[in-house]
Amino acid sequence: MNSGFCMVSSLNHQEVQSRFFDPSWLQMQPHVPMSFVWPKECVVDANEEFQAPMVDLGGFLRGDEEATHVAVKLIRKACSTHGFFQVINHGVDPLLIAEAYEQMDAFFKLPIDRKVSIHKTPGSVWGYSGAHADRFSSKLPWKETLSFPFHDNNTLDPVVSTFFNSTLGQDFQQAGVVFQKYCESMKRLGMKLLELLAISLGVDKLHYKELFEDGCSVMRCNFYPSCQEPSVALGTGPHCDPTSLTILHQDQVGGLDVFADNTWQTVPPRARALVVNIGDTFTALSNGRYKSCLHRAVVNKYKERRSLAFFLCPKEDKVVRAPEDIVRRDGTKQYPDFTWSNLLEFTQNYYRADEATLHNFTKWLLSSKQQTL
Ligand SMILES: C=C1C[C@]23C[C@H]1CC[C@H]2[C@]1(C)CCC[C@@](C)(C(=O)O)[C@H]1[C@@H]3C(=O)O
Ligand SMILES: O=C(O)CCC(=O)C(=O)O
Ligand SMILES: [Fe+2]
Repeated sequence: MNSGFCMVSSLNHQEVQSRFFDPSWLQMQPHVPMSFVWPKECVVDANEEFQAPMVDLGGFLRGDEEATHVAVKLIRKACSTHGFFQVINHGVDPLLIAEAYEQMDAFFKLPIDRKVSIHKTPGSVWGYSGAHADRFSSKLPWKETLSFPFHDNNTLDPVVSTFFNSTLGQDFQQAGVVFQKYCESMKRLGMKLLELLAISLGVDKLHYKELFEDGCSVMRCNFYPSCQEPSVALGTGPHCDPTSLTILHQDQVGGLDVFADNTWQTVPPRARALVVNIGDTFTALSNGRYKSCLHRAVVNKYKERRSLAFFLCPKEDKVVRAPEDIVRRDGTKQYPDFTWSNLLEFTQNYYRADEATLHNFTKWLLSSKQQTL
């Protein structure tokens, strides 16, 4: 993975303002620029609440068999129908979540030129991005993001702390400490969720462990400024996550919508709950049994909104392939073998993740393999 950061310190303040997403200036305009306008079918209002099943993880995390059975049943049903569920008693300290929000607020409140000084470089996932304006020219998302890598290694080199120290320096040392802990908790939880998913698919509970334990996951802080025309703009456009499992905490404003039963439905925020969804890579790992569901984030006229997304990813170069047991039971293998590094490259360099990423990635992969034969 590319790990460079773009240093734009040679630009003056005015140049930075005219080239990058600066909400404080954009919000004062009567209309959002055309580049932020989405097609009508993407912005239709959600008209009902999504009843995302609530899974209590307390018993399972304590090793209680009966509670595990209940959690497995709920997860199997949710993942076979739409791929979204919520978890409570997940073991992540609510104070840590609150601290993560405080630290992300401090970052997004920085002057634009300081944020831009750690802008993502082309092809890289890591760093700051304003509306992805450097990557795309239309259907821009009304958001700022800060993304950084997480992988478990020895505590002598905590990767998240190092990211904050090396990019933002002393002022963000505490942010590094907080997000290091936050990512460790998310990874721990993600690995336990993989056990439940494995059991629910009828394979050994540790089946997915090896693929993920050394993987490099993506942590992303999403900041959605208030928007004067929320009926035409979107914070994050309709997409399925290309990653494996997403563990999301949203603040109390609300704005996450899921497309289920052929209609957009809102996922009401619950401070104590984390929203979990299946991504395209896990769809492949379940031979298509578990759905990676279309979702989006809408914006709001009056309030800014924040969310914390942890995208669990497999080790880049290991083969992503559904367990043989499942393929045998299903009779066909639904997806070709690939690596997370292939899919990441596809979404960063060739294709903007949407509702058809997995389908188009599969076509791309097969045609590029054909060319090298
Ligand atoms: C590997 C990733 C690509 C995206 C960030 C992570 C997981 C989700 C992807 C994304 C959020 C899906 C919607 C479109 C996207 C461009 C975005 O709005 O940020 C996607 C991310 C990306 O390509 O940077
Ligand atoms: O902010 C949200 O609620 C959802 C964001 C999202 O779907 C993503 O970052 O992939
Ligand atoms: Fe998403």
